Amino acid sequence: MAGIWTNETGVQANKAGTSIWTNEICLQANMAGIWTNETGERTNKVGIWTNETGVQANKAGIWTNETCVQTKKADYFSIKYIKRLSRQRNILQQLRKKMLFEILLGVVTITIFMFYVWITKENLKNLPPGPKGVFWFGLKIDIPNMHLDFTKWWKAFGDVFEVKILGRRILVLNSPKTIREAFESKAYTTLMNHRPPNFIGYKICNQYKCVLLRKYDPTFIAMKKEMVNSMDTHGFQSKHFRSLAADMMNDVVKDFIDLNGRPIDPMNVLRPSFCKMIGTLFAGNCSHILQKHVADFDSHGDQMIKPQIHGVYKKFPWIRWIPFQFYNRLYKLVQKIKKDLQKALLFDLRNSYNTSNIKCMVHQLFRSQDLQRLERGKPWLTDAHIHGIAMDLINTSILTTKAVMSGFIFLLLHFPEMQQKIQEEIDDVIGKDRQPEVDDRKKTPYIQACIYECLRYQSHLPLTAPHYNRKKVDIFKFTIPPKTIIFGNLFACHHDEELWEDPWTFKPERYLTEEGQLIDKDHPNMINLIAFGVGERMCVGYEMALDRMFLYTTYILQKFSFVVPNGSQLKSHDPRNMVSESPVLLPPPYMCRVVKRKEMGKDEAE
Ligand code: HEM
Repeated sequence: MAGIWTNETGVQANKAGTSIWTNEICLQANMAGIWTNETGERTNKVGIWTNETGVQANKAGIWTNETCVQTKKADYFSIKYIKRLSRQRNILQQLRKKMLFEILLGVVTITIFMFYVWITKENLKNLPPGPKGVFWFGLKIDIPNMHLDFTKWWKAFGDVFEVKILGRRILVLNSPKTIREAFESKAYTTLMNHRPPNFIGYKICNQYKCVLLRKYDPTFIAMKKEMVNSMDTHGFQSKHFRSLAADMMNDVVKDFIDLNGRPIDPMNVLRPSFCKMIGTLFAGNCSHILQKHVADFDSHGDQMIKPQIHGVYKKFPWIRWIPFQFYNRLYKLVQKIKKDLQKALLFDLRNSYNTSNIKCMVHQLFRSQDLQRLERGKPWLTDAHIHGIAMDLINTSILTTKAVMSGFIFLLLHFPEMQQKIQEEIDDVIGKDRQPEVDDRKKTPYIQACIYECLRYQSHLPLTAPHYNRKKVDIFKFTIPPKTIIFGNLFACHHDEELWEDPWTFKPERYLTEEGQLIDKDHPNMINLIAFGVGERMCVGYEMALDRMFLYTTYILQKFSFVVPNGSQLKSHDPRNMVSESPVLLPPPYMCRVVKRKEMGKDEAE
């Protein structure tokens, strides 16, 4: 039957010699060399195959799908398959387009970045050495203790190094020589003494109407001059202020008598006194309400100024408006206390201002305003500037005095022999009954030496406030790109083995001559002690801080001794173990007893 074929259902397909035959339901097809079974699942013949579902067949010329719609060409496909393929092809095309877009975007970004690198390349050449972190981002460090990391890197990279922290370029100067060169020398005064833009200066101090946080410009210079003049005139140089200070010291003595030797944190007694003293400096006397506003501004302002909190306000200033969270509450609180202060210091004192009887800083500043009005019609020193000066002084004076006094008492507890020598000097120079005065400072070299050594050893402000260069600066054979934050690492300066003999030992004698006198101010130990900073940004309160430390120490130690409570143990006094309450370092928390000196022998016998 060559050439004639039928399937089982008798639907015939025949053709002689031509190639393909199928029945209607397509079950079979026969032809020489081409076969399917009844269910249309297979064909067998050399070179011609379909799979069970009939979707595929591979061999030149023969293709079938499940419904056995036949194709007869290598590139013929079943309809479903073609549809599926075309769907896939669409997806593929879309993917291809997307990929193309992404590649283009990548190329554009890289080009822009390369362009940026190219135009800033000038500034990035010749940078100081320093630790490298992740590209652009730099390193992440423990911000409150950054002085410890800086001191570690100083050993590895030298006196001048730079580091990127959270994307900010930071230059760290680690020796008195480099700090003096950058902050004090004429060549760099106008370049390296700015402050970086900051949230508190802008939002709290009425757009930088302050000294501490303002850039270095003519208004800064004029404001700082007004601040220093009015502080000098109405601080410890004024008889009025000295007699009020003596009253405050006597109040402290009374408080210690009332405590009757019970264990306390001495700051519970001293801090209110620090607040009262600064309120008195501003207003000539300090009402309870002013003392409260000063204390509130100090504690909440101190929170806001912590680099880790201030950093958040600076990066995300809008965070202050998101309700029911810390940054919103703190911002609102500080703004409220700022208004309270404004009322107490500016509005109320304006009413008592009398040009013929000026007895406080704020009245003196009002008078400067009047003089400027006479000279030029409109004073540059507005009430907002006076408000800013007051906020500066609260923030800078109380926190630092708290750190140095609590650090000093901590050392007195550790070194009872030093305490005893101080008491002997008080007895010799001042006596047991006369009230100490700031003029006694010059006559008590051992007490001075102890205070200086405390400032060096504990380095309560381990870093200067941040400085900033607005323009590119060439210094120390390096190029410092603009907008770099610059810190003086005072902690490193004060513990450098090349500058100090046994820097990790507390040794007041290093400031004394063999005859027991204070060394000259051009002695290397005095030159290398830079606890108050140097140059145009130097602390305005350093004389007042030293006077205050002297008065609190002598008033208290004339009558009392500090004793470690029975059963309690003091933590190590190693400066590397100080607790960071940034920006200051405090001793680890401790309690002490303040015992009357005449009862000391009795007390020890107990
Ligand atoms: C022992 C206590 C104190 C220490 C160790 C100390 C230290 C410092 C340091 C290191 C600076 C930064 C210098 C710089 O950025 O280069 C500074 C700035 C400042 N200090 Fe003090 N300070 C103390 C007490 C005081 C007191 C009692 C006052 C005010 C009554 C005060 C007012 C200021 C002000 C206003 C500035 C900013 C100066 C500026 O930006 O130009 N400080 N202080």
